[in-house]
Order: sequence, then C-alpha cells, then structure tokens
Amino acid sequence: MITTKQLSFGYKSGRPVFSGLDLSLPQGSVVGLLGKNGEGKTTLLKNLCGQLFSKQGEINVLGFTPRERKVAFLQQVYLLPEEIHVPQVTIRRYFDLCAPFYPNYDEAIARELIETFSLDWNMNLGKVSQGQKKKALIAFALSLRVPLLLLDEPTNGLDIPSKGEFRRAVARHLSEEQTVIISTHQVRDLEQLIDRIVILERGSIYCNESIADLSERLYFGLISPDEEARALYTEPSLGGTVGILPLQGEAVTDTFSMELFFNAVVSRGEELMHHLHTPSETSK
Ligand SMILES: Nc1ncnc2c1ncn2[C@@H]1O[C@H](COP(=O)(O)OP(=O)(O)OP(=O)(O)O)[C@@H](O)[C@H]1O
Repeated sequence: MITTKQLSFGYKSGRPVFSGLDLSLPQGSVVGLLGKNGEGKTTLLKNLCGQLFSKQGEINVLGFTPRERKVAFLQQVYLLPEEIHVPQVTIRRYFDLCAPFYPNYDEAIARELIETFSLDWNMNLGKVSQGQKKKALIAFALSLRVPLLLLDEPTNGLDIPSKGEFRRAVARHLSEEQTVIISTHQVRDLEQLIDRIVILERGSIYCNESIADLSERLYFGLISPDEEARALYTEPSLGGTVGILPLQGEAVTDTFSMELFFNAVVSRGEELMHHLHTPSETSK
C-alpha cells in the first residue's frame, strides 16, 4: 500500500534528509512516525503525498507515484500539516469549498466532530485560536474518509480534553481500510491509538514494527534489581527503575510503552534491534 525503495531527498540548500530510504507499510494500519527533531518526519509525509518529490528512488502510494499528482491520487490522500494556514472564511464555507474534491466525504461525521470539538460552523477560521483551527481541520480530515490520512503533530496545541476527543474521534471514525500515519513527539497522546511504530533516524527507517509483535517479545515497565542484568534498556523513574525486558515464553500482557521504546531505540538501538531481529528460541 505504501512502499519506498532507495528514496533519497534533500532540500536545495542543505544536506540530504534521506538517502536510500526503504519503507513498506500495510493498508489499514495506524502508524506512529517518530524521530528526533529535524530527522525528516514532515519531509517524509510531504513526499508520500506528492507535495515534495525527488527523482532518486521510487515511491508507490495506493498504486500511484505521488509526484505525478494525479487527481485520482490526490482525492485519496490528505495531509494535515503541523502549521495551519487557512483563509478568512467561516468553517462552513471552508468545508463547502474543499470537501467536494473528496468523493468519500461524510457530512454527518463533520457535523458530529464540529460539535464534539465545541466549534461553531459560523466561526471565522482566520480569527479563531490555533487550537480551534487545528480542531476544525482535524474534523475536516476525519470526515473525508480518505484511504490515506497523514497527520503531522495533530495534538500540538490541543488542550487536554481535546486530546482525549481527538483519540476517541480517530478510534470512532476510522474504517479498517484507512491507513493513518501520525507524526508526533506527544507519544502519550497516541499510545492507545497506533498499531505500528516507525522510527526515522539518520536518514533511514531505523525501526518499522507492529505493536502486536513488540508486545509479544518485550515487557515494558518496572524492573526489579535482579532483572536489571537481562534488561535491554532501563531508566530511572519516580516509582523505581523502568525498562524493557525480553519475554521468553511468559504469558503476553500488553505493557507496550511508546515512550520507553523510543528512548531505548535512541540510546541503545543496536542492542534492541539485534534482539528483535534474532529469532527467539521458541521460533527457531
Ligand atoms: N523548506 C526547507 N528548506 C530547507 N531545509 C529544510 C526545509 N524544511 C525542512 N528542512 C530541513 O530538513 C530536515 C528535516 O526537516 P523536517 O521538518 O522534515 O523534520 P522533522 O522530523 O519533521 O522535525 P520536527 O520534529 O522538528 O518537526 C531538517 O534538517 C530541516 O532543517
């Protein structure tokens, strides 16, 4: 559904952001795209929807080459940018102008979300707060029901109740065929939503794992002193040492922590990846 092969991209003024990036994502997943500042998350999202492109490497998204920007492709993809620039029109006018381009747009979902987010159709998009703008565009994005939704830091600027509403809205309105890629630093906001984690590091895909696989192979949480020696990663916390242990035949409980996993990848990535990519005793 999404594949990139040996994709390279750099802005004219700088060093390459990616070189030889290979990525493969299945349809129907909710992907958390993580990476340190400046690793290229936004740049990747823009390459996937054809807003940026390079001639080096291949990208296939929904059977299309994004840089050709065919109408049939653009109707199936929506990118919610981190920084939103909108015209000085009412929310109603914005939806009426833009929604007809997307064949699966659902007005009932739009109405429900505008109400959920405590917005009013008559509000002027140019004059509402950043958070309200974001909520209006989240409502727009979810009501389009496009096969591929790209959300760049969607919870930035949302207040705490709105973050909860956002999670519930995504869970409620996403169909099984839709794929969502969410770029974020707000790992706790999205933990219960994602089923796959992709980490960008030094211009390539460092990790592309399903949460189900990670939960089967790793325990996340408090680590007792006698477990520390076999831990793949530990860090201090107020409640004691937390970390990641390999699971070896123990009953699987869903303890996955995106924050611990990301911290572990950043500081002890080689060891963790080695463990994940070495067949376990039981599967040998
Ligand atoms: N328009 C641009 N022109 C030149 N360089 C750019 C441009 N946009 C981004 N970059 C550079 O490309 C690299 C990747 O930027 P990008 O915004 O994709 O990273 P990011 O992972 O989304 O970062 P953040 O987490 O801070 O939002 C950075 O080094 C950035 O400085």
